[in-house]
Amino acid sequence: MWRGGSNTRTCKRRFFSSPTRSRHHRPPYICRLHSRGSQHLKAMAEVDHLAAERATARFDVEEMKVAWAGSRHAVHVADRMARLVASDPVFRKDNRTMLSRKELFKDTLRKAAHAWKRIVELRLTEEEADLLRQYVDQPGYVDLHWGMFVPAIKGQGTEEQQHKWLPLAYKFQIIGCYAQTELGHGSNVQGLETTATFDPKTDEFVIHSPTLTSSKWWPGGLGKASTHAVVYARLITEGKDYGIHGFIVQLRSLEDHSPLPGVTLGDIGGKFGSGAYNSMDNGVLRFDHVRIPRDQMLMRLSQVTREGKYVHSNVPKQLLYGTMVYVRQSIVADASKALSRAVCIAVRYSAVRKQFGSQDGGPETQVLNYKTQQSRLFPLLASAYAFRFVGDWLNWLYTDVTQKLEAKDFSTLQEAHACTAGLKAVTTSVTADAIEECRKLCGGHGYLNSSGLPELFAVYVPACTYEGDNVVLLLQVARILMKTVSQLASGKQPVGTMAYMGKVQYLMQCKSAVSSAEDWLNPDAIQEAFEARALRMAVNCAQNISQAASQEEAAGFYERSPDLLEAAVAHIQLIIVTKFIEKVHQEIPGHGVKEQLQALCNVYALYILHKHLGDFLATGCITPRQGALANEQLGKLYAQVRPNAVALVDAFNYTDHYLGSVLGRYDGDVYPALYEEAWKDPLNETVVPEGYHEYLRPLIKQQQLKLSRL
Ligand SMILES: CCCCC/C=C\C/C=C\C/C=C\C/C=C\C/C=C\CC/C=C/C(=O)SCCNC(=O)CCNC(=O)[C@H](O)C(C)(C)COP(=O)(O)OP(=O)(O)OC[C@H]1O[C@@H](n2cnc3c(N)ncnc32)[C@H](O)[C@@H]1OP(=O)(O)O
Ligand SMILES: Cc1cc2nc3c(=O)[nH]c(=O)nc-3n(C[C@H](O)[C@H](O)[C@H](O)COP(=O)(O)OP(=O)(O)OC[C@H]3O[C@@H](n4cnc5c(N)ncnc54)[C@H](O)[C@@H]3O)c2cc1C
Repeated sequence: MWRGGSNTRTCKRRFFSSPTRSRHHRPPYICRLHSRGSQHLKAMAEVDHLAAERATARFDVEEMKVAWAGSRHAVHVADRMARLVASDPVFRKDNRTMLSRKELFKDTLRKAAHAWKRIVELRLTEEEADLLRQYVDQPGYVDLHWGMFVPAIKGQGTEEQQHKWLPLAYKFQIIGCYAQTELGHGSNVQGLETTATFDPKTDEFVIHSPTLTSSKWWPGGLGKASTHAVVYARLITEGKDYGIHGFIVQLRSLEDHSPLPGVTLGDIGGKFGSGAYNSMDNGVLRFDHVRIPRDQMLMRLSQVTREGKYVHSNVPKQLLYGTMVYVRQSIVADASKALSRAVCIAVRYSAVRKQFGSQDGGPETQVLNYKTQQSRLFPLLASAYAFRFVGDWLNWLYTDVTQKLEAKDFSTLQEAHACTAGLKAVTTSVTADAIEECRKLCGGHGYLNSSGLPELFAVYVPACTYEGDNVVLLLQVARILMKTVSQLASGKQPVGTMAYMGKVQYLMQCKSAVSSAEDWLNPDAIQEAFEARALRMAVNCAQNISQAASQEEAAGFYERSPDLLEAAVAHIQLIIVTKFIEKVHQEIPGHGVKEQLQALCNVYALYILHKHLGDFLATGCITPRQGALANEQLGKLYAQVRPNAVALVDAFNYTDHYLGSVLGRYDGDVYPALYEEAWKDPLNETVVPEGYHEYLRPLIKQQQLKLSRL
């Protein structure tokens, strides 16, 4: 981790960021003594405190890096970009939680500008530039510019519109954001109130915010940075409301950045946690009859003619939601990154941290050796790998659907919606909870900002809400499940990830054949149990909805929505398990790599089975004894993972800079780092705190005076 800067109180040394480099030729650990510290750190030889852990690994870590990253090329590029960022003082982030909101925002602007400068100077490819931005690791307007504004124009703009706007966006001549959510409506997109009324006299749309609740509210990058937005508004022409459509609207002057006439703009205020998502200028926006040319309506899906006629192309109207589908699939990949970071910190620290168990003055026990620590941590490690692989698969599915859409084949649109919505919901919910669990797994030190976990949590939790509230998205999955179940009777064969439902006759009555703990290592046994559980839960919901005889279907759905959520989760967990099993069935090079992934796959599946045992038992697809055998096998698997745990997180190949955690350091030398980090806090800038003379001294003196009078 580069600890540069002008802080003379900090140690005169460089922490090398790269795990691979750090193993060799690191300079001696010499720390200048803190002048005000009560205890002096001794110069000490640098050691890898985790070397013994790394020596017990039973697989080739370099090859596991390839399995994690997807290819040797991906490892290489990621490594180069991570080092580039870690070695650049502008990208320093260890002081981030101590900056005021204004300083943090300016720091974000500086980092974004510097990143762009480096991307241009080094002529980085798109792949390299994306990775560089990832390693800069600070949410900012560029995320929305590249992540939503550009994709919205690509997906919903005509070729002519793309030709006009994309080159401007690619060169940052304009900065864009995605302005959909309003103060009054986010989840219910059809409920948005902003209007875009066509005026045939001037060939313009008039964009207007008719109510307070129609104010755009939340769009990232809108508050302070963006010059343009893709604004979602109700299209009104010839007196008729045609519902929500996208429009490119200029918001700020390209000369002095001031809001254009009729546009009111600002930031919506501080958000959860210090640092974290406060680097982002989520904004508020109101329009007072702002006029834009007709050709700034995104017209790929539908058009308004010069005369004001509304023309809808012969495509599903849900294509309007395409940008959200795109971002949802990328959020699944992000979940594995955030989760693996938290797990990497918790595993390394758990291997360093010792508590209890010392006998005859011998060493205490590494907390990683406690079975409880393993049973909390290893399922999260397995989940990180599971999410990585399902994320890769989802990316493939998204690409495949996009190609089909280009060819006007809309048959897989529903599958893409169900998978992106459901996987986004499940992976972000699990990851948010897991980061908090990792904090607890690190004990008291996990609560320090320097552990990196509080900030990671604060920056990550909104992922459960943005790009679709997780409950709202799971209800979308449930709706598709109910539709699929209702079509089974007519003999329509479900396809894609719903194909298992076609085995309804078998899955509704099958009984698991597992009779020993080892039997649970058979992927077919796992697959069958997960399929039977998911299908039976869906069918139960469908029956309960239809049995609510007097009710309409929608009312039945509403009544049963808590159960429907659980059925949707079961279906999505089945997809994750299936994709992990498929991954492990592939050829995977490298000594012991496949075996480790097999073990992690089993940990993931059996952990879910154990955690949701009630579902499996209630639907009758396994017996209580089989449930107990699964738990027995899980314990054995944890023992198998234990000697490989540190190497399994090393395979994520994260630099110390990217991890941003004194507890997760590659060398495991956490105590001097914790100690050193404490002295950097602004409170330690003076020995006697500000406020002493105003508040502490008078208080103490007053009490002394009272005592002396006694
Ligand atoms: C400091 C340390 C740093 C650490 C960093 C650590 C890790 C990094 C990890 C994290 C990243 C952190 C920072 C990253 C920075 C940026 C993050 C990126 C993005 C954040 C920005 C967020 C943007 C937004 O939130 S944009 C707004 C998103 N809004 C929504 O998602 C709204 C949700 N609502 C809807 O989608 C819809 O309203 C609805 C719920 C789907 C309902 O739609 P409606 O039209 O009303 O339809 P229905 O009647 O329900 O359905 C009709 C019909 O349509 C089908 N349908 C619905 N949607 C779709 C679709 N998308 N595709 C296809 N079909 C669809 C539906 O099934 C139904 O079909 P049927 O008629 O056949 O039944
Ligand atoms: C950090 C952050 C960044 C964002 N960035 C952007 C951006 O760049 N651009 C943009 O346009 N938007 C952005 N958003 C907005 C975001 O997309 C919405 O907040 C999100 O879609 C949720 O909508 P909502 O706020 O209306 O929640 P609500 O729908 O009001 O949710 C409130 C509660 O109601 C429940 N609920 C709602 N509907 C139902 C239902 N039908 N059934 C059962 N329960 C229901 C939800 O589960 C939730 O518990 C961002 C939000 C955040 C937090």
